[in-house]
Amino acid sequence: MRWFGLERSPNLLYAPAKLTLGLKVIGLRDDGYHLIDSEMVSVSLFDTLEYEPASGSALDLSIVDSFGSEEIDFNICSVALDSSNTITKGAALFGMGGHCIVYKRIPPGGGLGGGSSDVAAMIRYCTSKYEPLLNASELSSAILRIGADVPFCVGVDRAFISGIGEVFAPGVARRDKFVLFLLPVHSSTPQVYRRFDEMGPNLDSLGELGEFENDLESAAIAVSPILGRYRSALTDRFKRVPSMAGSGSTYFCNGDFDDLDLRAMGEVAGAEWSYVDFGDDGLGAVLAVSVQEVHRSDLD
Ligand SMILES: C[C@@](CO)(OP(=O)(O)O)[C@H](O)COP(=O)(O)OP(=O)(O)OC[C@H]1O[C@@H](n2ccc(N)nc2=O)[C@H](O)[C@@H]1O
Ligand SMILES: Nc1ncnc2c1ncn2[C@@H]1O[C@H](COP(=O)(O)OP(=O)(O)O)[C@@H](O)[C@H]1O
Repeated sequence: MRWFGLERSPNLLYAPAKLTLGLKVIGLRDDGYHLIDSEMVSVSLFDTLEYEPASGSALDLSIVDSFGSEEIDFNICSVALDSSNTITKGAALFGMGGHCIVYKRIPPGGGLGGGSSDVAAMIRYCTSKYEPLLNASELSSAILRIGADVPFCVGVDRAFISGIGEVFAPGVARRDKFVLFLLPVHSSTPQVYRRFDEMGPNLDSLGELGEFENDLESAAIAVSPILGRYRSALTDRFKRVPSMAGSGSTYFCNGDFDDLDLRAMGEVAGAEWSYVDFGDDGLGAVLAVSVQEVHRSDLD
């Protein structure tokens, strides 16, 4: 059966990308984590996990670059396959190991929560089959320690997020569409938050959380100035100012390919894609991907 442009299989676990629609930093905890106000939604660009469980053993992980883009290298091989991988940490909460192949399409360091969504898919699977090794409150804390946005990714429903990522209020589920611009740039979340602190508060951004406003964007551009060049090139090309996803590097616009006058060149994992070449601007190509909102009920 075709489902979000994928062949749906009962043997695969589905990990949708997380899109941060807006983010305000409203405080700093003693341990260095930032308190945020944010709206997040899951979208139809999927990593898929093929998991053969075995209890009490190590998890043997492998990762396959499944976007299959020959033009753009998202450095998927850089993802560690040892106990630092989020998926391994998630399976360990249930005493599980075995074999897992990750078909990766969510670029690491793209601000789309790929590592968090991968472990969330494993946690949803293990919760449905096995007993956790911890009690409920210890389990929630352990999940949050794997990544601040893992609780959102486990839930897969549009939500307003606060705390460091663990407090959420449901948003109104819609079927919004977005075009993601996947850039060949790895943006490091801890570095971006650190730079945010060094830059001091942005007085323009005081007040309510604005849709598509992201306090981390200036810091992400300060860490990786090439992001600012892509932002200008995207704005010139599409006559719209794109928004940054989370701590970057992905930029996105609300709407679909028709709105941006883009022609689909292929389809992958729930999304149509197209190249946008910025060679004339002295930049590489980016991969534009057309996605729609995904809800928890879509995964059942
Ligand atoms: C920025 C956001 C939101 O859009 O997502 P990404 O862009 O990474 O996808 C999240 O806040 C990221 O969540 P996540 O990527 O899970 O972060 P973690 O792995 O827990 O933390 C990595 C590092 O980022 C910093 N960090 C993270 C979350 C937070 N609320 N405050 C922080 O200061 C900490 O320095 C931490 O050591
Ligand atoms: N399963 C995983 N998939 C991707 N990255 C992972 C995974 N486990 C650990 N990581 C680490 O997390 C980093 C951030 O990747 P990711 O979560 O996809 O992006 P972001 O934090 O920008 O949303 C990667 O560079 C990688 O080192």
